[in-house]
Amino acid sequence: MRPYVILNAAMTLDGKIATKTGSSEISGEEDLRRVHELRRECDAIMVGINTVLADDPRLTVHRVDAEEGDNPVRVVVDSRARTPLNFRVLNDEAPTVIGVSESAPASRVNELRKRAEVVVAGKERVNLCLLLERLHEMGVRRLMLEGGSTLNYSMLTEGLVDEVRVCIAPMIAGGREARTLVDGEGIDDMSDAIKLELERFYTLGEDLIVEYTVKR
Ligand SMILES: NC(=O)C1=CN([C@@H]2O[C@H](COP(=O)(O)OP(=O)(O)OC[C@H]3O[C@@H](n4cnc5c(N)ncnc54)[C@H](O)[C@@H]3O)[C@@H](O)[C@H]2O)C=CC1
Ligand SMILES: Nc1nc(O)c(N)c(N[C@@H]2O[C@H](COP(=O)(O)O)[C@@H](O)[C@H]2O)n1
Repeated sequence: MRPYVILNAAMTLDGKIATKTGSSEISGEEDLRRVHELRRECDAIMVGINTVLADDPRLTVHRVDAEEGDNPVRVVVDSRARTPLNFRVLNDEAPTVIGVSESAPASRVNELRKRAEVVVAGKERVNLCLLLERLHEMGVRRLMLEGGSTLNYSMLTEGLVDEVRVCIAPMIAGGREARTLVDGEGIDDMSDAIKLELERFYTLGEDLIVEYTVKR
């Protein structure tokens, strides 16, 4: 068993979720409120380690009203336990789970265990299926995947995403080195693309929000 997974991101019209230098202020104010309402509805928010290193994110509900206990569990996919101890994702605003692989140095894992629950899953990269099963055992039923590009690719290609919700901002960033919504190895033949079903679309301010379910 695994949680229901909603991939949420904001991207420019040309599909970038961050510029080549890591700049990623994309959503308008209204969309940010939508994102935080979605966070409030979820039991966990999951990101990859590069997102943590790039953004030092809080991953809490702070742009809309929130009650005590509204903050979801924060999950970092961090195979080699590189999450810096002074980063906000390890503060006391919400519980945190760090998924590491067996390749993580024991000393780093022991340090992280002082601030977070550490789940060891996989030999080199984190075994995402195992991590999600463990999160389900912990009571996580709805999980928001917030990226980044590489983790989005792995989760989608392993069939672990149920919905994709994207804020498309009226901006173009360009850049062959910029991060896109989904990076990773990629497919060869378009017939192998992950198929989506459009469920709804609407505008929020200048942003266009599109919401899909992943076809099985
Ligand atoms: N605009 C938006 O909505 C968002 C933008 N971002 C941006 O995305 C960028 C980070 O994206 P990425 O560099 O792609 O890194 P990422 O955040 O997707 O982390 C990927 C890393 O996680 C680790 N990992 C361990 N096991 C893994 C597995 N099984 N599958 C995949 N990764 C695994 C690896 O070290 C891998 O390089 C940042 O610039 C951030 O600002 C991130 C989230 C949302
Ligand atoms: N939905 C969305 N729109 C943007 O424009 C963004 N830059 C992001 N980034 C994601 O949100 C994280 C920061 O969250 P906190 O405000 O620190 O809680 C960032 O790390 C990305 O995951 N998302």
